[in-house]
Amino acid sequence: MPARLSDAFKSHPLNLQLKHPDFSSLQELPDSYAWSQNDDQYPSSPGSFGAEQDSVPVIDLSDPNALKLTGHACRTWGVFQVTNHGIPSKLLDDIESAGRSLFSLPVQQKLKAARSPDGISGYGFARISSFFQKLMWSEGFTIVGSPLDHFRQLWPQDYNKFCNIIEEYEKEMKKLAGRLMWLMLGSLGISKEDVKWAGPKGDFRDASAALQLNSYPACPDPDRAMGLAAHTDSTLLTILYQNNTSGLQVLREGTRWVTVPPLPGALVVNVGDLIHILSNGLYPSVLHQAVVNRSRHRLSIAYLYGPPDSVQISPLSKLLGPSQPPLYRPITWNEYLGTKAKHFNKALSSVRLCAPLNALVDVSDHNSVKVG
Ligand SMILES: C=C1C[C@]23C[C@@]1(O)CC[C@H]2[C@@]12CCC[C@@](C)(C(=O)O1)[C@H]2[C@@H]3C(=O)O
Ligand SMILES: O=C(O)CCC(=O)C(=O)O
Ligand SMILES: [Fe+2]
Repeated sequence: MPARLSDAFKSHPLNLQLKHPDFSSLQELPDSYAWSQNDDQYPSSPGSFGAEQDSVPVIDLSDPNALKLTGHACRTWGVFQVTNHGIPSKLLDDIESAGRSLFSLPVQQKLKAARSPDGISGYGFARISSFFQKLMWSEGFTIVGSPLDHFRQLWPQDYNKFCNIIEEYEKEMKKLAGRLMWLMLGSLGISKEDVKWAGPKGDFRDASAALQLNSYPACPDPDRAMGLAAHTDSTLLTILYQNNTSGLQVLREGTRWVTVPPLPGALVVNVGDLIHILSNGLYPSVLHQAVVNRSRHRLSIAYLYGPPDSVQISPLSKLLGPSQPPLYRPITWNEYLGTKAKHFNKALSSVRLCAPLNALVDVSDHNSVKVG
């Protein structure tokens, strides 16, 4: 039996003995939340140089050129937004209000659904908090498998309504994620025969996923706070819905942060570390962070999509040749999450087999140079 996603942190417990704050009661930024340059190794604010033409690609999924555009966005940005994706706007409204309802519960109520130190699901600080001296101005709720037990604790009367929303959202996201996988892989010349674990219908039936609800309350001193520190996602791809408040930034060319503006009805797609491995580095995973805001509460919902539990991800053989050796060793999603829990932003380099042949490749590979 392969280890299940829900067991990913059994051997990497997170023992954060931290008090969960009531953000709305804080009129000033406590020192434990005040970040300085030294707490984070990346550039501090969005750069304006070249900003006019430098915006994250937006791809209309009904465009006949969607395949080519997706490939280009994955090679050059590692992130893009999609429109005409087929997710009903009512469902996006429903998931947003479910998130709002969850995070506006009293702290004591939310703590009834706290994530256990070695667990994956539940309420708590971002897992990556343990790598930083300072706390992040955010709270999160992770769902892997059924949220029923936790939701019963949170909403003893209404849990069914919220479970149904999550179930519907996950069903629709799974379909969209499968479509996006074929756009990404198709533009590399990969077809259904090349990816056996996509299943007999090529619909990635056995894929695993986690749903992460993120809340970033309005912050009294946003310039010194950090919503979610810079990281890459340990996924194949992530589909992110953000409410109408900006905050997501991606690192561009290793030098400056570019904001991903919320576009009504659009969804953000991030290239994750496992597509980075699968594509043998052709599609680099994108380093991103979330900043906070003085007056507005920001919410985001991330659908973190990965392979079936038993599948070892390794560079696709069609992309390899005498001058393209495999750059990463095979690894399951579960194992990779364990590696991330240990090495954080050096996880990708820790599964790397050999240094790139061409030094120029190295320069653009942020995970081996800037991060790892
Ligand atoms: C499957 C997962 C990826 C994730 C850790 C998790 O177990 C569920 C939450 C995910 C998340 C969301 C916020 C940022 C992040 C780095 C974190 O701390 O938890 C990601 C993790 C990841 O992609 O590595
Ligand atoms: O809130 C955001 O915009 C980013 C969230 C994120 O990066 C994540 O959940 O992995
Ligand atoms: Fe992320």
